[in-house]
Amino acid sequence: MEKPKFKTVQEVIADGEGLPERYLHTPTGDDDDGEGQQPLNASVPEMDIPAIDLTLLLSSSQDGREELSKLHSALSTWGVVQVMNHGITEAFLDKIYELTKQFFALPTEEKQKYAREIGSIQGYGNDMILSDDQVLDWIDRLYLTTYPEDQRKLKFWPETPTEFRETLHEYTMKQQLVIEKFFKAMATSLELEENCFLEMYGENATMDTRFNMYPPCPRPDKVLGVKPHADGSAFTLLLPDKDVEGLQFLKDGKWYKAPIVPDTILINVGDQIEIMSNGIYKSPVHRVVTNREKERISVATFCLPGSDKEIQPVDRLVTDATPRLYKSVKKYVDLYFDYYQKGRRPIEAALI
Ligand SMILES: O=C(O)CCC(=O)C(=O)O
Ligand SMILES: [Fe+2]
Repeated sequence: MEKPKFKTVQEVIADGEGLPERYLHTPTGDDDDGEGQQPLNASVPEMDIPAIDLTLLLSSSQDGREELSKLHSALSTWGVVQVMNHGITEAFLDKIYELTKQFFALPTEEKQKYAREIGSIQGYGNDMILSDDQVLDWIDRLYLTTYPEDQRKLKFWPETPTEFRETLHEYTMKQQLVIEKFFKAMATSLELEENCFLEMYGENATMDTRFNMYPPCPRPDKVLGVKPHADGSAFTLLLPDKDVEGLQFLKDGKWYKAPIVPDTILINVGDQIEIMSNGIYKSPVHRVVTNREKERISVATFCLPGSDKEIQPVDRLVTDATPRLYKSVKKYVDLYFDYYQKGRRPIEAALI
């Protein structure tokens, strides 16, 4: 298959020809988020989200009930929590960061072996270019479907660093346990039967992991690592960089930065849980700002319901007082990217 003609951000930098206009956001453009002339890297307050203990969430003790109510409160306001006691050791998480760094530090020719093909999202590359007037994101990535195993395209899975493949396999299995528990906890926190979301998520659910690398950027005031978006997943497990900030969430029209909390996994609600919960749990708009001096690494895993599944608000959450907000959707991610690059929220297409 044909490989796309693109330059990754790392290649743009290596060429030494300055910053292409296509990365610049102009305050008057469509991408303006209402903050007027503020530079994109203006300092913003830190968000106030709880660290939730995953093992406590599933216990029926008084502490467990308190933890569930913390979860409910965070997901219905911010749509984001930090999860601790998730069962994955710090040493293992460190290994993932280290392997990600090592992969992006490889020579271009080595990384290009895993370059994505036209029309395909999997593989190594830059921001997808879907239109001529799209402002480009300052990000290089490696995108891989990791689950179910028969959907893996191993030709995109790096053979160097040597431990990459086995570690990603292991990480996938470890994340699955977290995902199942988190689905159950979310359902319980809404007083639903614990398997209620898992059943809609389906047996054919997939997991996609995206390794993100944001090189240092000469114009953090005008360039974004990732444009404002909400995730198209059910929810997303994120390992944000351990040292370099950059991730920000929008709440009531204002940006807040995500705190860096060692040893936790950040979980944010995606559009499909917003739909299933009939809007109670919010799929937050977020973005990534760039940094002049430092590169930033993050690893995001998107939990995607099976493409055979109809996603819709759970019956018990539709009442006279809380009428149904969303239609049923199927293969939600198919419409996602087009909307994203036009700066629109795909979930609007699901509103009744
Ligand atoms: O890099 C990050 O911290 C977040 C990336 C993100 O929002 C995404 O991959 O959807
Ligand atoms: Fe995201």
